[in-house]
Amino acid sequence: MGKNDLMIKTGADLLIQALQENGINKMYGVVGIPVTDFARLAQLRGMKYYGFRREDAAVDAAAAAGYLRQKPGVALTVSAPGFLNGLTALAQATKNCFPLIMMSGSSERHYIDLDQGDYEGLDQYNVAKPFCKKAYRVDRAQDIGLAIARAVRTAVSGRPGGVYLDLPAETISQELKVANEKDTGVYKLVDPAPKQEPSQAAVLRAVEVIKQAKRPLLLLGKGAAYAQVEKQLQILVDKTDIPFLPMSMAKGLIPDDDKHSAAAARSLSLGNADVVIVVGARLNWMLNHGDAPTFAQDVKFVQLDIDPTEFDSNQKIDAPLLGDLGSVLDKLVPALVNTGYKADKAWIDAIVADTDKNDAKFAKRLAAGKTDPKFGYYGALLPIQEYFEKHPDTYLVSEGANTLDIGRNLIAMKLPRHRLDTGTWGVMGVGLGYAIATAVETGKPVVALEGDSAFGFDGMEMETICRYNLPITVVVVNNGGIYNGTDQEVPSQPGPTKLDSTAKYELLAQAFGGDSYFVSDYQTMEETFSKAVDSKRPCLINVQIDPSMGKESGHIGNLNPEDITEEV
Ligand SMILES: Cc1ncc(Cc2csc(CCOP(=O)(O)OP(=O)(O)O)c2C)c(N)n1
Ligand SMILES: [Mg+2]
Repeated sequence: MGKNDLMIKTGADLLIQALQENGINKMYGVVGIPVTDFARLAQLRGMKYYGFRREDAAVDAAAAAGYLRQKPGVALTVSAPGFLNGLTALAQATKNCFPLIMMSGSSERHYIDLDQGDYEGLDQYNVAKPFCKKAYRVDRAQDIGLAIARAVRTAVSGRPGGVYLDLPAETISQELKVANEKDTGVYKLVDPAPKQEPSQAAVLRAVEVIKQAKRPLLLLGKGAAYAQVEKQLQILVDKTDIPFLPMSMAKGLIPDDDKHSAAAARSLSLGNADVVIVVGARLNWMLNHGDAPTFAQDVKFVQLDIDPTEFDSNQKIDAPLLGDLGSVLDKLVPALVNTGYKADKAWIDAIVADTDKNDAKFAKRLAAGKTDPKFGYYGALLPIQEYFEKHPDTYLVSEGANTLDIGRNLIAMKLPRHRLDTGTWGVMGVGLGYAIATAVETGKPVVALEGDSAFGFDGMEMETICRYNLPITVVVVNNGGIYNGTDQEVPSQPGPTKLDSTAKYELLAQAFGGDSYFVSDYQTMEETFSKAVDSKRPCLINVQIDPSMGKESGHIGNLNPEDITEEV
């Protein structure tokens, strides 16, 4: 090409180039005007595009990919209705602190600002702002390189979260004359998520507080799982004997069968700890805002977080440690270990005793579950628990109420980031999107453990699972309803929580070329489950349990308002 010849690059070319330059080679989405050809071009340029049946599942998938890979997952939607369908998942990713970039086709401003009724016209850029970490709009193809750099850095730096990228059709098709590849404005980001070290004073202050502890407790959140700090945490508990309590997605950071686990002594450990070291967790509704009686009245908090505004969000923090969790633990662990500090033996013994007592109660329920004529959760989930004991490198995604809660307590995790669930908001409908991304990103077998209501939110993604032939075993625990199948408030109509207790969910797999299984007793579940997962085939096991099984709202029934249905 002569020195005066120029190359033509479209906005679509530049978008793909900028994503690939920054190590992003997958997209999850639902296409249509104006993004269909962009997705085709991305495939032609070597990107993998995964087409879903509904945008919220696609955006959930991208968010889960971001959580697992510490790089933003990328989702693609059409404008207006597609954008709005994805908005819940964008908000959910931001609440969960998962790094995500949601790109949506959009309109030119003059149509929107003069309200001229464009095809699927909506002011998406402004609608998105309250639901994401940052929203950006790209009106010129020449800005695409910078826009992607900004979106990636915003998604992964500091507290990770969701970023919205508004892409008018005109920007995607705009042609740019460039002299060479370097002239495109596309570049590879330098250090997208810079390390943030804690101050020495903060480390010393935290060590002093922990050294006074007679009954310390290490509370692990999904932020610690995302930060991939399992090595530092294992050293911490091994050297100090401080017991640990993982929130659900932090399970497996330290294996659940580690002798320092307080998971089976949750109430005792939380309620009696005199110093709680909070790592990548938030003292929000899931921890009763740090209040008594969940925590001791005079408890002291040491908190490790990358966001300074998280400190004192609910409780006074006696030793705030600001920084990325890896950098903070790299300083805190040796400083504490070098003091020779150890948790009190009496405290450890109390936790072990409470664990043994609770495990014995649980064992009785499990034993009964095998023979109970009313087939229930324990008989349904015990084979899953046994499978994960033998195959810890299997991933588990779970949603529902009782299905989620009983499964969390029953199924031990031994590896980090191997359990994804409904997260901070407890959102139903994330399961299949999360499972698809987990199977795509890891190549490992995934079990999606679903309540029957939860499955209904995105059950059509069973077709997506089968179309990509993913090693996902969907287990639908059918108790015939939201929480259970016995709701009959008024004789003339089904109660508000009732669903079909005899639904043949398994046929959804068969409908799309997957394998279908139906189970209604423990023995059959025992024989079926391992066969299904080991097949590495897309499949659905419909586990029909007794409709009486399940408590209203599972383990969080206390959040319901006082019973307002009593006759006045
Ligand atoms: C987007 C959204 N809409 C509604 C709800 C409210 C809810 C919380 S849990 C749940 C389903 C519980 O029934 P399931 O059959 O899945 O599980 P089980 O207890 O074992 O019977 C719903 C509808 C939430 N959290 N998110
Ligand atoms: Mg149910």
